[in-house]
Amino acid sequence: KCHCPIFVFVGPHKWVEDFAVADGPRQSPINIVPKEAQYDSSLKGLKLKYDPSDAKTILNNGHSFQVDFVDDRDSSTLTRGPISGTYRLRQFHFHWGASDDRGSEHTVNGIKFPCELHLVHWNTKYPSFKEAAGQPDGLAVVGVFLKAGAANPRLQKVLDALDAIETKGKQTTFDNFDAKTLLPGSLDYWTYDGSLTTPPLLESVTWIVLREPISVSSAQMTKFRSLLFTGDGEDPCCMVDNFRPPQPLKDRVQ
Ligand SMILES: NS(=O)(=O)c1ccc(C(=O)NCc2ccc(F)cc2F)cc1
Repeated sequence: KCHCPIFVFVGPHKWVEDFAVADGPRQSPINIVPKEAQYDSSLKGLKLKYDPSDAKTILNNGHSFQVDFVDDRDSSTLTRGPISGTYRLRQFHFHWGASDDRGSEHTVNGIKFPCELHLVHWNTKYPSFKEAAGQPDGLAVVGVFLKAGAANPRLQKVLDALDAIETKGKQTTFDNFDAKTLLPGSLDYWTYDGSLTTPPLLESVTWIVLREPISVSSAQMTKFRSLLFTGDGEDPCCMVDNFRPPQPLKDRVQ
């Protein structure tokens, strides 16, 4: 169905030529080594308060798909944990592989998961997401690993919407969705200072990666892989392997 030549997708190796920040001091993702992570008892638990009525649309943006939220008030927020102040939920999206052996951006002891969910929040001390995206404490992204196993009913509403956004630029309404239902039972997390994992790779993200994965079945992963990078009328190219590999830790600790 999709047979796109691999060079079509200008991969991460090319980005360093276009974005000098691509080899900056706080790039994401990274490989997480739990034994080397420092336990910080002063860190508080995460507080996530999401209002299902803030969900607005679901969009194929040509490198992933995202569910966008109304972010003009403090109704869907992330507070506590490693951050100070209030961060508003803007969107969530996923990264996945062409097969179940890869797909996640962060890895744990070098292990890749088939998929990774990112819930993107911005610091309300700045007037807008775009403004916050340029600040070192501007964004906070909660990462959740998806592990191959039983089908996850919580994903079904998202997956059922994908038929309507198969090609790049397509979007459709997506309302009344509680993003909290995508979180695992435990909110234990690793945290580190990092960046956006796609251009413009801005170094403005406090990463909060949950230790407990949620499940996804191979059949559900096949649904993710039915999306296209390409737009209507273009030679179809399956949206797969849209993950950046781990980047050098440089002088960061977790
Ligand atoms: N995978 S990830 O969670 O790290 C990630 C999250 C958000 C974005 C994003 O919003 N990009 C578009 C964008 C839009 C406006 C802006 F100012 C900056 C900007 F990167 C990119 C990557």
